Parts: sequence; C-alpha cells; structure tokens
Amino acid sequence: MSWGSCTPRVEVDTPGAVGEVTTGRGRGGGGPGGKVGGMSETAPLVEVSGLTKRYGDTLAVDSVDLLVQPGEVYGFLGPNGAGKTTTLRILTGLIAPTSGTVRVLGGSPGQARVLARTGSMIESPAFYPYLSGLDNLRLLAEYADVPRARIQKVLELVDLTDRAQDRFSTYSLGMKQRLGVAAALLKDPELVILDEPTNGLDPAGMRDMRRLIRELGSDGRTVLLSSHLLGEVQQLCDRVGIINEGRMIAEHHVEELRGQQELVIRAAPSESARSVLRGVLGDVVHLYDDTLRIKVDPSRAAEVNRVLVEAGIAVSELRSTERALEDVFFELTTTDSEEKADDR
Ligand SMILES: Nc1ncnc2c1ncn2[C@@H]1O[C@H](COP(=O)(O)OP(=O)(O)OP(=O)(O)O)[C@@H](O)[C@H]1O
Repeated sequence: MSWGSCTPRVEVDTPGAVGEVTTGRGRGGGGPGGKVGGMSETAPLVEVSGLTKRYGDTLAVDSVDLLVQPGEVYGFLGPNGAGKTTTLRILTGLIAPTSGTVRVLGGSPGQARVLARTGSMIESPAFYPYLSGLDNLRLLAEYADVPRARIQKVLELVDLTDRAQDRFSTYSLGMKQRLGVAAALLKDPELVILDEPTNGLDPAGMRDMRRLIRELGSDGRTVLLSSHLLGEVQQLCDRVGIINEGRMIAEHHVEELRGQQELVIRAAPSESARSVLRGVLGDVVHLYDDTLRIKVDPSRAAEVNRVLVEAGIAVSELRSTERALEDVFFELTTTDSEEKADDR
C-alpha cells in the first residue's frame, strides 16, 4: 500500500528511484501558468511513453504508452502478471523504470509536489492493526500535514464513520480497503491511483467500493485504477487501456470497445462458411466452436447471407450483437483465436 507522501511505510525497492525518470519531453509539462510544474489545466495528468521495467529476465512492462486526461476514470485492465501493479508503482514513485518517460501532474513520479496531489492505494492496505481506523488516519494526516478536520470528511466519504473507533484488526476486508481509499484521499488529491481496489472483496464490498469510485469520478477527480475484471472496468471507467504480458495492446473509450458491433452466424459446414466469408471480407471473420463472428457493420447482413447461400452453405442463424468488453479482451489477448476456441 502506498499513500504517496503521507505513508511512513512505503514499499520502495529502489531507494532514490523517484524523480529522475523523465526526459523533460512532456507535452503538458513545460509551459507557464499551470498547476504543478507548469502543467496546464488541459494537459494529461499522467503521460507515459515507452515505459519499460525489467526484473532480470522478466520484462514486467514493455514499452507502454499511456495518457490519462484530467477528470476521467481510466481503467488499466489486464490478467494476473500483466504488468499493472508494476506500472502503477512506477507512477507513484515506488520503483524506478528501466527506461521510458513518465510524467505525473507535470512532474516526476515521487516528486514531493506531485505526491502532494496524488493519492494512491497500491496492493493491500498496510495499517497498524492495534490502532483504530481513526488513529491510523490521524498518524498519516500528521505525517502529511493534513488538517484533522479532513479525517472526518474522508471517513464519511468511505462510509466508515461508525467504525472509525474500532481497531483496524477487527475490520472486514472491504472496510480495510475503504480505509485504504480514505488514506489515499486525505490530501484531497487531484489524481487517485488505485491498484485492484475490489480485489478479494465479497459482492457487497465490491458494490460499495465501486460506488465510492463512481463518486470520486463524478466529483471531478481523475482516477486511474487497475483491474482484471472486465465488467468492473466497463461499469466504472471512461477509457480503458488493456495490458497483457507487459504490453499495452489496446486503448479505447469503453463505449468504443463495447459498442463495436458484429454479426453472429451459425452456418453449416462452419469451416467452409469461414473460408468463403474470409475470401470476401478478410480477417474480420472468426470461428469459435461452430459460431462465426464477423466484425462488420450489421447492415451487411443481407450481403453476408447471400454470399453463404450462393456457396451452398445453409445458414441457420444470422444476427447482430454488441460485443462485450470480455469478448474484445479475449480477442486482443489471444494470438490465435481459433486455436483457443475450446475455451469459450
Ligand atoms: N519485484 C519483482 N521482482 C521480480 N519480478 C517481478 C517483481 N514484481 C513483479 N514482477 C513480475 O513482473 C510481472 C508483472 O507483475 P505485476 O505485479 O506488475 O502484474 P499485475 O498485472 O499487477 O498482476 P496481478 O493482477 O497478479 O497483480 C510478473 O511476471 C511478475 O512476476
């Protein structure tokens, strides 16, 4: 867990790693009259270019580019081990990248003036178990020079006021996570970075956390969160970056991803149908089990039907569908989608 500048217990595997990771290229960084480091109001809050992190032979993050714009809720989506936490740890100054350019709020990650405007929860919250939630927050507030009145405010925000006097060790996982978010919000940050905030929570805990994140987003704050849950990102985020094996494989508005329509066809023999349609439409045609999925405008349904019928193929079903983010992710992270057809 990281609180940016207000934690006494940050996890740093490269001491002094912060601050020296930018080249000063910064699209939003150089001009006068901005918020932090001369950053203008409309400049991206997070700018990452060619970010790479290597651990020995493991390439945890591989040439990642990422822009997070002010006021958006950005979802960083990927399976376990994709490189999400490593990227977020770099953005919060906990570790240094091997190479690449990183600017956060117009400055370098980990710079005091950047940390003062960033709240983060990376991995599991780490609090003193024998202290109450309130006392844990008091310690952090003192460390970060935050007025005590703010503590009550953040406890209300995360709906923990009633349990604030109880020991941290008695909290449920959901409450622990919410206290983590409360700590991240202590400094009233412009940018909130949350690593898998619903991880390990039961359905009620997930619901509460999502509600909280929505509130943060609608409050004008910029939120960057990671998740391996497609539905979650779909519900919460404006834009999503999809990362797999360290590489960013797509970055889209959620609506763009979800909104892409396709035709779903059942036809026999299905292999022949795929060959015929690929001959006409190219590699937008995919066969999963015995179902063909074609990424074309649904208005081409009649044409597709005619092509198949003229080739002597019997069409038993032809409909258009909006792709779920899950389908998009599956496709993007599958090198040969037909080989993996059995998984569907
Ligand atoms: N300190 C480290 N030393 C060696 N390898 C590491 C270290 N931290 C991460 N890795 C490796 O880097 C890769 C990316 O890990 P990372 O934790 O960033 O993935 P993730 O997308 O956050 O996964 P998860 O959802 O499981 O947390 C993995 O192969 C991981 O084993």
